[in-house]
Amino acid sequence: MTAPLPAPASALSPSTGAAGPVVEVRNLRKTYPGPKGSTARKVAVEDVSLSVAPGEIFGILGPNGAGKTTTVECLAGLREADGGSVRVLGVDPQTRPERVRDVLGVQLQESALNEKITVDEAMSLYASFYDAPADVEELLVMLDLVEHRRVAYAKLSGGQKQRLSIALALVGDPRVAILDELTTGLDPQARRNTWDLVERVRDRGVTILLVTHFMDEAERLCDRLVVIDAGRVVAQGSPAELIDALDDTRTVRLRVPAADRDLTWHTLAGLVDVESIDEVGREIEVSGTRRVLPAVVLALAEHDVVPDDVRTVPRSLEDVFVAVTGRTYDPADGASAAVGPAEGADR
Ligand SMILES: Nc1ncnc2c1ncn2[C@@H]1O[C@H](COP(=O)(O)OP(=O)(O)OP(=O)(O)O)[C@@H](O)[C@H]1O
Repeated sequence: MTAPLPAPASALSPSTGAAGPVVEVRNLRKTYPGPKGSTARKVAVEDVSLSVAPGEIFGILGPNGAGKTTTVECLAGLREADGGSVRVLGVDPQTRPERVRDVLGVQLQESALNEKITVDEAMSLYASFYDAPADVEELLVMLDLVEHRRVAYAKLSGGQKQRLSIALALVGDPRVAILDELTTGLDPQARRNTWDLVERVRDRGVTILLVTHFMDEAERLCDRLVVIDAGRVVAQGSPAELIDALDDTRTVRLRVPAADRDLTWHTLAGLVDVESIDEVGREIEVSGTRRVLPAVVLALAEHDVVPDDVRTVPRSLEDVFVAVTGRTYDPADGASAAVGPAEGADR
């Protein structure tokens, strides 16, 4: 997949800049009817605000059921909000959905494609919805779909289906693209290829809203993001800003010869810089102050313990989620497990 993406005629270039945000959501609220027989409505989005600048890859991150898809469906004019405001390039998708459709490409989670439709047919059909579609041939080349152009949708692999869904989102030559749960179900190599593709789309000037429940994906791709939990924004910023704002706890993992394990455990448990010690498989995980790494290494050296391996555990967006919600991050479950009190340093 090395061919360039056809330059969108209307692309916003990050370098030229545009007045104001490309996407702006303020205090969005959206409810659905509750279960049958109940008058209470299900609150899918309680209060979401976000602002996306031209040329960004902007992430909407959170566990399943957090309200991510509902948020982008309101943005695309597919759902009517109960409250708040939404603008795409200054246009309200609730009142002018047709104008938003001209500038917004949407790849949503579930494809509505007929199983028998071929890649070529799907591309021609979607291109026919637009007055000035992108160059279909170039899109097929870029998305590595030329060889599969006569293959029916049902016969495509998971990765090929995802690439087709991206191609369909881009066929209207959009200025903004919404990509929802793009890499779910893909193998690691296909995920990495898809990430490269997303960056290449952005490099051509398309602003991207990336909806994902994968922390690593958001960390790798997003310039900025919001973390949504139970219909509310619980954190926002660049991945680096969010991670840097975490407290000063540091974690190291080490492996020592079996004969030194007990001595290691007791030595480390007595250090002032150590707050907790755990066994993680064959490794010992030690958390503590910013000085925990040198403190551990020095203490072991004093006792002539030579570790087989010592490494710091990098902090991640997962730690951000735990810090802001008090729960562990389980992407499959919005009601993730509560985090217990900090472990003591004793076994
Ligand atoms: N059409 C609907 N009718 C009733 N409830 C809905 C509907 N669509 C979504 N919901 C509920 O609203 C909440 C938010 O759903 P939404 O799909 O927006 O979350 P999400 O973060 O995108 O999760 P997922 O990744 O699982 O799609 C969930 O509890 C979901 O069950």
